[in-house]
Amino acid sequence: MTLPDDFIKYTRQLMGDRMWQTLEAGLAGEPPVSVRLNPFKCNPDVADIACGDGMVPWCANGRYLKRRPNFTFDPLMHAGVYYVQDASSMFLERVLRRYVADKPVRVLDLCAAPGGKSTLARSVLPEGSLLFCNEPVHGRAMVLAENVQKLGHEDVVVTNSYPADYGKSGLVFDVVIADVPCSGEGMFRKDEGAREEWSLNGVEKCRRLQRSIVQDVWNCLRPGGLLIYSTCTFNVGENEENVRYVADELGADVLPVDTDVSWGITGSLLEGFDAPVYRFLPGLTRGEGLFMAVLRKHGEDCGVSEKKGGKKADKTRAGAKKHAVTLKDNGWIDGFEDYNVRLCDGFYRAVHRWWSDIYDVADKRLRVIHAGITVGEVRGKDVVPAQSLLLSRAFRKEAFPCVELEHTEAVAFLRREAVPLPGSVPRGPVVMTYRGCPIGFQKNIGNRANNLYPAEWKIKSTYVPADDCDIIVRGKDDDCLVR
Ligand SMILES: C[S@@+](CC[C@H](N)C(=O)[O-])C[C@H]1O[C@@H](n2cnc3c(N)ncnc32)[C@H](O)[C@@H]1O
Repeated sequence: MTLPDDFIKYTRQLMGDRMWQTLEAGLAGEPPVSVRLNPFKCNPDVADIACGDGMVPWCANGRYLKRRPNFTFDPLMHAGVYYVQDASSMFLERVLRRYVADKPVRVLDLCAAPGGKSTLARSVLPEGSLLFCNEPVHGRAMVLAENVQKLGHEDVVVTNSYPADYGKSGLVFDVVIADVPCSGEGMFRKDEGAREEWSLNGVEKCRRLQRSIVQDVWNCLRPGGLLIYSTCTFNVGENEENVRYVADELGADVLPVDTDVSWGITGSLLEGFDAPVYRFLPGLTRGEGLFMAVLRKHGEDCGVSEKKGGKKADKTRAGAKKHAVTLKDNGWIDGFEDYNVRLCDGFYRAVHRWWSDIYDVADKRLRVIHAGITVGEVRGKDVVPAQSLLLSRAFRKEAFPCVELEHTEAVAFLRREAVPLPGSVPRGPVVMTYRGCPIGFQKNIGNRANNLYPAEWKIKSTYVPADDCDIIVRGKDDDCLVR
């Protein structure tokens, strides 16, 4: 691997010869492979991981794998049973468990695509919390929305806005996660593009952009609230210098997180700045390069914590009246009486009553691309059930006929091929399951079935896998999948 000369020069000087040599050897090695189990869809305590290679020590649901399987052909990944994520990034769980464990909070993940930290955050936030995930680049925001829907938690909003839009929105958060765009030195091992694009000039541009991103949302963070700042780069300009800037200029304290020396996490590399910051270096830590720091904004703690009582249901607002009977009596969602329904671009969204006011504000001032559960699409008098509904943990699959697929059929289904249904299946929407887990709908129209899997999510590869040898999560004695 060829590293940029200026990078070598700068980083060797910053770290000293010994640490640099360890990093250099780490960057030349194989990247570790890891996944994070989704507790809303499987029971991590009884999950048996094929080719597993131990737990990620700082994340309860993180598991290392011995090799990189072909994840694409595992239907359970598409169903959201696990998420493929670098182990270092899972350190966010450690931070959230330390500082956000006991009461519900409102959280903004500002630079969120493709959704690794958002989905992790949602799976450890106390119930009754509300998570906003944002991504300004539209194509990436759509991938974020896909991954959030696969996670299956209903108290999430996905937006495609800029930090400055949030700054003007009037919305306030207890926690802001800023996993800012960076020069990507921590990705050099995996990503040739990151090595080719890197320059000292680029580092400086990133440093400035990162400051402006934090400045733009600073008034969205309540006094006493937490900023979790992270990058996947090594230089101090984008890391310690920015943390010091936020602490000194915007007003915040840098907070510690418990770690274990065996994890190989290191601290500040900026002379004269010894606040607790967390550096993950390939070669020292089992994961990719990462920097993380936690800051508490100065000022009195005047929490905006959820979950408040919520208004009386107003399901029939915004056009939902027309389909009120279908939406109410079909039994598609558990606890439907706790939701309000909003019509948006021909789709019904169900949002929990306790945050439907916040949703309405967000919908006016930001570009909301997903919220709560997308129940279905309006087609004339009918509401066609949506993939988001099927992926939600609140989905009642008993409301539909279900057909269990074998591995080869499930892969064909995820390629958006029509999979023949048994003759006994009634007409209308039918849930396709794989190992009992819903993966998508087909519409039975009698002589054939129409595949309703979202076109943009389909498996594009035409390779046909021999069997299911790359299935990652299996049950142990009992099946571990949550039904
Ligand atoms: C490091 S990635 C985020 C990774 C994500 N947090 C995860 O864990 O999956 C940074 C993201 O910031 C987005 N971004 C780029 N410019 C931005 C800006 N001005 N404000 C906010 N986000 C931006 C990028 O498109 C990218 O998706």
